[in-house]
Amino acid sequence: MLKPIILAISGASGSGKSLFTQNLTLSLEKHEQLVLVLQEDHYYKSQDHIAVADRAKTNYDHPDAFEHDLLLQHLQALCNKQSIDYPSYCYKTHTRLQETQKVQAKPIIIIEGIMLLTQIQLFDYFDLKVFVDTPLDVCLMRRMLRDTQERGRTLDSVARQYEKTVKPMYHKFIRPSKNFADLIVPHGGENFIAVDILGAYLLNQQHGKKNNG
Ligand SMILES: Nc1ncnc2c1ncn2[C@@H]1O[C@H](COP(=O)(O)OP(=O)(O)O)[C@@H](O)[C@H]1O
Ligand SMILES: O=c1ccn([C@@H]2O[C@H](COP(=O)(O)O)[C@@H](O)[C@H]2O)c(=O)[nH]1
Repeated sequence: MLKPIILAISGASGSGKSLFTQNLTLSLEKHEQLVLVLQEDHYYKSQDHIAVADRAKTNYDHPDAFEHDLLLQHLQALCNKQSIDYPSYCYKTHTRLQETQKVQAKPIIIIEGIMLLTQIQLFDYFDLKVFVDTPLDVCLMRRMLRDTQERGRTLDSVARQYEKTVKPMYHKFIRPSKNFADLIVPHGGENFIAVDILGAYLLNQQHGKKNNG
């Protein structure tokens, strides 16, 4: 296999990165492309050493909450055709799970997460950097629904965390990182024009790689 094409998708929490990634992957798979999806969230640091009750105090919207060194090693390994032990994260207990998953590279790798475009040391591995740009009030509404339905959170805790860290850290780290994007996708997960355009670009890149050996 040739070196994979790596696409990084960033943007605010609730902007629709995961849904956009899902839709793009489905569209590529319809064209018989093999896609590996990685989530930056799986690289949140382990908090096993912190009491469960205290884990809610962590600032999960700061780059230091992630183990980006491990992510860098994993991207390196995947580009060198080595498998990785992909970590797994639990939002309810706010820590890494014991289990990891052996993962091999595929010709297209999509990685999505809030801090990816703040990590300049990763940029050498990103062939294309995308920022999903959705108004913050829409992100908050989506996050409220998702986190209470899927991530075991109460409305009150989502609202408090939003004021304390999510919103200020968005302005400090995530929004400025938009300047590093090659492409800005408005609205989020269901922007099918952006899905089609990016899908066509990736197919074209793949064909070019194959034809040039
Ligand atoms: N364009 C959209 N229209 C309606 N709901 C959306 C849209 N994009 C995302 N969502 C929903 O909003 C929530 C957050 O989206 P998600 O993709 O998980 O965001 P992110 O990965 O950026 O945090 C999910 O429940 C998702 O289904
Ligand atoms: O234990 C945790 C870990 C993360 N979060 C929040 O998750 C989002 C990032 O994930 P998205 O899928 O992009 O929404 C981040 O804003 C953290 O605040 C958490 O609440 N608890």
